[in-house]
This record gives sequence, C-alpha cells and structure tokens, in this order.
Amino acid sequence: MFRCGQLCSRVFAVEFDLRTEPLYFTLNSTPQVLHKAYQELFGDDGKLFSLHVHCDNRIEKAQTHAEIKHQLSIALSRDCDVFEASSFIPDVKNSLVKGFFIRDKSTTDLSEDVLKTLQQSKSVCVFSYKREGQYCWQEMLSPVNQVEESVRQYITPAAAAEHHPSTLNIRNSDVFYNMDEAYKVLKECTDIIPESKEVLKLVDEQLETSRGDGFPVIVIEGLDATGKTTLTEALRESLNATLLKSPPQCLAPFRQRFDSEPPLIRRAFYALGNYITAAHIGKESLRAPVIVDRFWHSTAAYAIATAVGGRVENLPEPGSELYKWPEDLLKPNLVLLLTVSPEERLRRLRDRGQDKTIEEAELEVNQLFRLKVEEAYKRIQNPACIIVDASPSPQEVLQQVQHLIRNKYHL
Ligand SMILES: Nc1ncnc2c1ncn2[C@@H]1O[C@H](COP(=O)(O)OP(=O)(O)O)[C@@H](O)[C@H]1O
Ligand SMILES: Nc1ccn([C@@H]2O[C@H](COP(=O)(O)OP(=O)(O)O)[C@@H](O)[C@H]2O)c(=O)n1
Repeated sequence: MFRCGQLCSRVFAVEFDLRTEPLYFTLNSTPQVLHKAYQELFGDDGKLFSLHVHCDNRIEKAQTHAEIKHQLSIALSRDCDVFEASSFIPDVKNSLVKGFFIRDKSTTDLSEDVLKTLQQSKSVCVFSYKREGQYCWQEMLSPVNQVEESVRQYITPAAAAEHHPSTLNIRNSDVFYNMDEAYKVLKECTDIIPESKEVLKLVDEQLETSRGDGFPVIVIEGLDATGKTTLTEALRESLNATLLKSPPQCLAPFRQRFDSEPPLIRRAFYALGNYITAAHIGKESLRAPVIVDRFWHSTAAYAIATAVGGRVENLPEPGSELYKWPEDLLKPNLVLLLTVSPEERLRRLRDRGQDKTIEEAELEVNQLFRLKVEEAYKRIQNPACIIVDASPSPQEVLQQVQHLIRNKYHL
C-alpha cells in the first residue's frame, strides 16, 4: 500500500497505446533529462494529471476505482484522454495500485475541478505534471494538508517490467484458487450488497456432496456464440446425459447484480458458482454422464483477459501458476474448447440477434480482448482443454465430439 509522498520505490506504468508497451517511469528528487518518447508524452500538449486509489479496505478500493472510472467517463470534456495507469513494485505480487492518467487538451479548468472534487475522498490521490525544458516533474494537485508544501518529484524513465504490472494482483482479486478466498470476498460485501448473503447461503447448502467414481464429466467451453448451447443440447440427447451449467440456475436471479460490480466482487461470484455446479456434478455423475456448459476455464480466462491490459503478450506466461486449476474444485474428465473464426462468430451473433452482456459486446469491438480470452483458455492446465473446430455444421461438430468422447470412454 502506498501513501501520497511515499512513491519513490514504485514504478509507474501508463497505457498510452494498448497495442504497445506501457510507458514506465519512476520518480526522483533530482532532475532527469527525458528522451524523446517521454518528452512527447509529457509534452506541452495539454495539462496532465494522474489519479490513484489507495485504500486498505479492498471492497471500498474496488468500488471507488469503478466509481471514479465512471465519473471520469461522464464528467470530463471530449478534449480529455483517459488512460489506464498503475503504480507497482516490479515482480512483487499484490503491489499494484490502479489508477488513471488524464491528458486534457482543452483550454478550460474543468478537468482540474473534477479531479479536485474526486481528491476530496481520502482514498484518492491526484498529481499534476509540469514541463520545464527537458525535465518533467510531478507534484500533488493540491496538498491535502495545506501546511505541507507539495514536493516536486522528477520523472525518470524506467525499464520495462518483466511481468506486465496487471498480472501482479490476479490471484485472489480476479481469479480464486480455492473456495474460501472467493467466499471471504462475498462475506466482506454483505453490508453493501445484501444479495451476497443469499448467494453464500446457497453455497453453504450445496457443499455437502463429494464425487466418487461415477460417469464421465465433460465440459464444453468457448466464447459466446461458438455453439456451446447447440452442442450441449445435442450431447444430452445422444448420450442420455445430464446437462448442467455454471453459473447454476439457482444463481440466475443474482447474476445481473454481480455483473454490475467491480471485478473483485463479480469474479468471486462466478467462482462460487463453479463450486455450486461442482456439487451438482458430484450428485448427477453417479447416475449418468454429465455435460457442463462453461466451468472454471471460462471463469479464469475471462477474468485474466479483463485484468490484463493491452496485448496478448501481456498475459501471464504459459506455465504460470495463474493458470492452475483450483486444488479444491472438482476436475472434469474432458474439457473441449469450441473455436470458430472471428467472422463466423460475428455472423452467428448477428443471426441470433439477442442482447449481449457488456463484456460480450466489448468482445465484438475488441479484437485484443477476444484473442486474450482464447489464449488464456488454451494456457489453463490440468485439465487442459482439447480444441474443437466448431465451424462445420452442428451435425458435423456433434459427430466430431462424439468421436472424441467415444475414443476416451467408449460411450
Ligand atoms: N455448427 C454451427 N454452424 C452454424 N451455426 C451454428 C452452429 N452451432 C450453433 N450455431 C448457431 O450459432 C448461434 C450461437 O450458437 P449457441 O449454441 O447459442 O452458442 P453459445 O451457447 O456458445 O453462445 C445460434 O444461432 C446457433 O443456432
Ligand atoms: N463459469 C463461468 C461462466 C460465465 N462467466 C462469465 O460470464 C460471461 C459469459 O457468460 P454468458 O452466459 O454470456 O455466456 P453464453 O452462455 O452466452 O455463452 C463471461 O463474460 C464470464 O465473465 C464466468 O466467469 N464463469
């Protein structure tokens, strides 16, 4: 956790262009000559500010960050660019503090006024940036304590981090590797989100069963509109199987509520959904084969792809512990990942013409995000997924999958 004024050991990353590396810098009390890339970005072209949220309560921190993102999107003028920015200690887990970098090219003081208002919250810290020849320094926008004089900290270029900063906080903030950690998050929310209590009650009620040696459990994964519903229905018929999904039906009334919450809370909700579905799988697989429409691969892949800004290269490297299956979650026997080309997927989405979740709508416009979700799916291990080309006709996809299942189980 950092406090305003204790920034020197930290590296700052500003995502000026999501297709390239962030711009990294540290702060130093002596002036540093900046080379061209930094001079351009910290140049005379507008007023520059950064804003960070620091707060010991993680629920409050997540909600403040989301609220500020919303405020910046509605309150600033069109002449303002807002970039994701973070501060972190290289390769130190959980050291990431998220924030924003604001470039205001307008001639008004609107952005400064908006930021001063936001700064009134004790968990928000705002800095402004000034140029002086080849140097650039940062100082607090207006010191919280007026008696204390604002200290100039000079921008000092820093080397690229080995691990993209956004990967540092994934564990237990975006992806949960055991049930207790996800459970704790919802428990901390019960005062502000009353529905959390009901979700936790459902979790408590469901967790009695464990799985013996039953029938095979086959999970079907893939981006929206890759044909999961079509295939899972067909498999249910042809294998005389039970069809389950994650999140389970009993969480449907709460889904919209948790989808509107920041990642920490939303991801904990989906994580718990997997444990409820696992309990159902445990019971049902004693009677018949079980087909599952989305499970932990979806929870982890979407969470990682959302948490990690920018390019596919920024994802945690293959083999990272972040792709490891939770130790206490039922393991399916087979996980199949349906893939289609982006063009075919868009065609199917359009034909279906139904409402999409905001995240899915984002996929459509955000090629980078789609690539990251697919790549994260493929990097998850033990169980890893088997890739199925889902572009042929529904009948052919079914046959292909039946063949894979028959080879493994003689069903
Ligand atoms: N193999 C296929 N070939 C062509 N269209 C398909 C195929 N599988 C599914 N579709 C169509 O694509 C759309 C999305 O399929 P759906 O099964 O609902 O995907 P998901 O459950 O993955 O979102 C539906 O309109 C469906 O009829
Ligand atoms: N097991 C699951 C299932 C969905 N999800 C989330 O739910 C979203 C997709 O769910 P969806 O119901 O729209 O997908 P489709 O059933 O439309 O394919 C993803 O954006 C994930 O963030 C999850 O995290 N874990």
